[in-house]
Parts: sequence; structure tokens; C-alpha cells
Amino acid sequence: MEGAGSGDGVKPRTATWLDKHRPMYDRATRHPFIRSIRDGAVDFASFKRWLAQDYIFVKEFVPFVASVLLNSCRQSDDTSDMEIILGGVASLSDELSWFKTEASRWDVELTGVSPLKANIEYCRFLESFSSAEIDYTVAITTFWAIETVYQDSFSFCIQSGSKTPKELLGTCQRWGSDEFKQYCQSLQKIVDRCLEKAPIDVVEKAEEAFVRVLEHEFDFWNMSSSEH
Ligand SMILES: Cc1ncc(CN)c(N)n1
Repeated sequence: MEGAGSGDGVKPRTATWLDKHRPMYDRATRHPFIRSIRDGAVDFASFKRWLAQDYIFVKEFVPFVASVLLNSCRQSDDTSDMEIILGGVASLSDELSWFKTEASRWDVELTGVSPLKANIEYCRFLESFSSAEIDYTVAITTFWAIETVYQDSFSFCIQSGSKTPKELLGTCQRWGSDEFKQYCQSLQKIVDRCLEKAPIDVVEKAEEAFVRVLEHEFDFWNMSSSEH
């Protein structure tokens, strides 16, 4: 059986999941660490821990996104997905440079830092996508979810009423910008299109991956705000 379509007045699958898993989604995107940035009370030691740990994560994220790109190239002759994902790969080069610049600004050492438990577990989850057996729909769903949690979290820190410290505005802009939002929306459209055509077992696996991302993101914020 195939999934419900978006062109027939039926809610797109991702919107259904965002409703169904709203408490978990809010836990991931409105975490106390994010709220503390928004209300200006952030502990800078936590921010620095996040910075060093996220650099490690992004280095692992590169092969993950590359595997999604490869998967999309094998998928079809239509190059539109590939072009969007390729844009994501390209922006990771900028992102890694940004981490290095930001780390030196904050006097944060990036080399020789050990990943903390939640980071190790999240990176292990990413690694599990390197297998050629992974369904494109599940991989692209995971990619969309990872990017969207950051987009939603950091845009919350620059929305009206926020008291984000000026030193952190650049960080929040990086993922909270309209440009990044549009990119996430392009990924979401790909995901919904794939889910419409996917058999039910693939839809279930993709939903499971979506929930796993929310859990990992929540744990990642926890790890950043306290040393565990
Ligand atoms: C943990 C985490 N999640 C998402 C992103 C956004 N690429 C990130 N840099 N780090």
C-alpha cells in the first residue's frame, strides 16, 4: 500500500508526524539550552562545550550527507534532488570553517577533544546510514529532520522578543536565517514526495528515523548544557 498524497487535500506526511510527535519535537527545538540563549541567560561554558562537540558532529555529518547525495544520484535521472543536496554538501565546507573561526574567537580548542556520550551515540546513528542498503526515503527524511531541528531551534533565538546575547547572534543566524529555512523546506518537499510513493514499511522506518533524530538532538542539547 502506498502513502497518502499531498495533492489530494490530504495532509503531507511530515506535517502529520510533526503533529503526532509534537511533544518530542518541542523537547528537541525548545530545549532549556536553546531557551537560555533566547532569554540571554546562557552559560557560556555550555555554549563552548556545544561548539567543540558540534564541530566533531559536523565532521561526521559530512560523510552522512555525502551518502545521502550518492543515494539520490542512484535514485533517478531527475537532478533536482541532487542539486539541493549538493548545495547542502557545499555549505558544510563553510560550516567547518565557521566552527574554526568561532572556536578561536571563544578560545575553544577543537583538536584533541573527545566526543561525549550523546555525541558518540548520535555519530554512530549517522554511520549506520553508510550502508548501501539504506532506503533513500529513510536517508533523506533523517537529513531533513537533523537540519530542521537546528533551523527551528536557532530561529526561535532570533524571533521577536528574544534577548540573545550579541556574541551569539552570528551562531543563531547561521541556522535561523530565512535562507536556511527555505533550504529545509526544499528538503521537506523532497521527503513528502518520496513518502507519497513509498510502501508502508519504508514510511514506518522513516518515521522511526525521524523520532530517533528528535531523541538524539534532545540528548545533544542535554550534553551541551551539562557535562554528560
Ligand atoms: C547536533 C546537530 N544537529 C544538526 C546540525 C545542523 N547541521 C548540527 N550542526 N548539529
